[in-house]
Amino acid sequence: MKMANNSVSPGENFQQEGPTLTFSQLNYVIQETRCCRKIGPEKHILKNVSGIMRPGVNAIMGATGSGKTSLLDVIAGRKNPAGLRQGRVMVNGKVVTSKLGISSGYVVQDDVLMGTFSVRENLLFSANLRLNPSLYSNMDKQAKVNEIIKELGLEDCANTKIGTEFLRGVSGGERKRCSIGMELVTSPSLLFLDEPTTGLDSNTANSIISQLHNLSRKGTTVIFSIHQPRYSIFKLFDQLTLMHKGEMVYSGPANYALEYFANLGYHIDQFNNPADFLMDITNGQVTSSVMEFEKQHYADGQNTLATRYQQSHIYQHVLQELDQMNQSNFVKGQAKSGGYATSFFYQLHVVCRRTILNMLRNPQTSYAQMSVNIVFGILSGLIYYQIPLTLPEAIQNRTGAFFFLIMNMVFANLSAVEIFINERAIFIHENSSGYYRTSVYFLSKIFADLLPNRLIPITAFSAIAYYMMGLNPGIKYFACFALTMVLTSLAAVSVAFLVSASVSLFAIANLFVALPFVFMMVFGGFLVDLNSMLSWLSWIKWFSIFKYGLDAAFINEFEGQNFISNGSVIPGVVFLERQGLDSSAWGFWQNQVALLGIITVCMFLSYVQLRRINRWK
Ligand SMILES: Nc1ncnc2c1ncn2[C@@H]1O[C@H](COP(=O)(O)OP(=O)(O)OP(=O)(O)O)[C@@H](O)[C@H]1O
Repeated sequence: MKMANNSVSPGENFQQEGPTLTFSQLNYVIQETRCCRKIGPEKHILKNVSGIMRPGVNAIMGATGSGKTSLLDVIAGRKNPAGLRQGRVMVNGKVVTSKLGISSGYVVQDDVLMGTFSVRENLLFSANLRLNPSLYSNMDKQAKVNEIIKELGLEDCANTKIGTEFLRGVSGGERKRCSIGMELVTSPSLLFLDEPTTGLDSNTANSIISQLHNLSRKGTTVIFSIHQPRYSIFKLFDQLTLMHKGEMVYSGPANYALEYFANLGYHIDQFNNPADFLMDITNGQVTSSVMEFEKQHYADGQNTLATRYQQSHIYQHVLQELDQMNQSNFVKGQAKSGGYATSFFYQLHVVCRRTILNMLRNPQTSYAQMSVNIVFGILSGLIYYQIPLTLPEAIQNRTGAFFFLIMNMVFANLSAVEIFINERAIFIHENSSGYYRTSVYFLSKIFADLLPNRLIPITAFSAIAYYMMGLNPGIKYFACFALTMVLTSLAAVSVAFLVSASVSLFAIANLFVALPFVFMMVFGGFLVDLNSMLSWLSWIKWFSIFKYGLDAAFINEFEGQNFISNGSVIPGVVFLERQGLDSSAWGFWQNQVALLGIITVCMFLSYVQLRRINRWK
């Protein structure tokens, strides 16, 4: 048998060769888990897989569910290492840890880009966060981005927005090229791509793979999984790995694959596409007399193609090479692993800037927030317009008004529950690719999204409602009232944040956030007299945002104000005493401290939950 030539197509010259990635005896299992407990048997999705990804274009092909994405993810360090029962991945003879993901490039299948940003802005975002500022000046970063734009043929759409659900942006192929560019910013010597042509028409797919081919000639080893490519794409592959049911059925030069299978009795029709033909072989849609004969000798269910490959010269040659590398070339230590290229404050600056720009360019939510607060402020003001000081309506109307206001502050923040759910994919990708720390993302949401989106509308709401209702005059009282509204609102937001960081499904998150709000309302001390009813549950009031908000609003309003009943004057503190409320300064401020406590605890837990989000594929 003619031995395979392991180099790339003849005549193809590399300006620079990329690294060689080797992997030996990879065994990867998954097991279904329910409520943190493993249930059911382990499923082997990679079975004793060994191979070499050489400089050039390395394609991993196979039917759906064959394990091609799993193989790509394991060698790229993106799959949960807990499932790796055995095996080792090395780059140029150095053992690789799961952190390889940070020092190489990984392009995910579903492009995760900021839709309100142009192609150039997205690339610059990546450059700003992933290039060390002490090594690259702003000019250098701009030059790098321009170079990538030119290299990927993105000149015509460089200043076009990527696009959102409301904004038509660049085409699918341009999005994919931009996603590739985001990774090229760091000049990775290894580039992994998960099905880069899925969802693209054949011409666009062709141009993407051609560009990857060009990159591979300039020192980047390109490795990707791919579904049935057309012939012009197949021709660009240097190395081909064919997977079937978690095992390799071929791994070697792409231009030798047809000859290898011809030796097994599979002959391609004259006008058939080799990629289609190879997939038909693995799917069992093409038969070979040699293999039919062999099948009868193997145990039932045994993957005959995989067994045959393991016995082949080409595989023995790979094993020999792996052995040699392990013995002679093995360098103790690890391939370059991650860390962040930029400091915490620099990241915070860049990410906050993007969050603010994104908010300004996609202002629907901010406008809605502002309008709802103004309308509610006017509505509350009209319903409780200039509440008199005469009893009993003075107390009845104030009590109703405060309950209405606090309820609005709490329930108007249900929308905050979507904050980490909407951006979960982009956060996971950017965080695991080393763009920024989790704390940076979290703080950017607080400083650049939450505070402006809540503080300004709530202050407007408070001013409108307060003066229309004719509440306790004096700027100090208004300031304390506005502070109470802001803290009540932020406490509700922090509960929503906690749910948002813990649950990935919007429908479930909505339920989980509405439930505690309803409980807090019932046990806030306004709807139920907790001394006579449900006394065994009365401890819940200590966790109620309603209780603290209402108590603070009452104290602020009744303290220092006199009311009139049948011609006599009754100080507001009398009413406060009857309600069991402490009218002293501490009586008021203890509620603010409690609200701040709820905010701090929920925000801290949200951050912990964000850190705990599963980043593995
Ligand atoms: N995290 C996981 N949890 C459960 N099953 C998994 C997981 N990862 C992979 N699998 C299973 O392993 C098998 C191989 O999956 P993989 O995604 O690698 O296949 P694939 O060849 O890339 O298929 P496709 O082309 O459809 O993406 C499938 O049966 C898949 O359901």
